[in-house]
Amino acid sequence: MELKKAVGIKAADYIENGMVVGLGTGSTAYYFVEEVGRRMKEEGLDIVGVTTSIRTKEQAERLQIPLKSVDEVEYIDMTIDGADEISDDFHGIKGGGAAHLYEKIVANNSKKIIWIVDESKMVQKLGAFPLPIEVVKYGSQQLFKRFEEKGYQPSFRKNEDDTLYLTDEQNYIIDLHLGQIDYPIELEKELDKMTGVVEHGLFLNCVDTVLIGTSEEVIVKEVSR
Ligand SMILES: O=C(CO)[C@H](O)[C@H](O)COP(=O)(O)O
Repeated sequence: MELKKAVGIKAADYIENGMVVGLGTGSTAYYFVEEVGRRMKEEGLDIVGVTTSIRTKEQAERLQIPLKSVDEVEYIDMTIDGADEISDDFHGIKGGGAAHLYEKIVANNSKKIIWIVDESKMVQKLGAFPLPIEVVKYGSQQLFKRFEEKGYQPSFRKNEDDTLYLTDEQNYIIDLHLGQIDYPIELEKELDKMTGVVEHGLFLNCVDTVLIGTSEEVIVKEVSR
């Protein structure tokens, strides 16, 4: 079975009746959401979902998973989501699917966060994967120049027809080609301070459990903080 599928299905074992569950975005989370839908239909699993993108909302609606918005729940019991890179010390880059703003909002309102990845996502240090930055349109060219000056090798994310990619919130994405991020906490602070940056894809010190799909098995890593 494909690694992403195996890990997505395994992640559904963590879901219990009555939970409010954050439903992630991406090709790995897709399999998890499909499995949740199947268990609800065939095995009587009973949960409420909070989605992290329009894409996942449409998938969950198709599967008839009851949904609430993040503003309608007291808290989210558990969020299960993919990641683009996870470092040795369990920091992550997310946003390859441009959904990191909603993903971070949902994650920040979750009691427990599980990331589901195939083994190719595990790296020593973050940064080979371009770091996605969601930016408001107004002033985005200026921000782009600031990133260039800092040597961050920015590129606007584009659609296949060369138009600028728009997020679910109708913002642009600038990807930073950093190569290696030696000081993620310092970079997070710097990006948090930049006006016009809506959200960046650094997810630091937030994951509780990582499920890693390998060709032999799904490895479970519990993260202690
Ligand atoms: O952050 C994300 C979307 O914004 C995804 O979780 C991340 O891109 C991983 O995706 P995939 O499972 O398709 O590799």
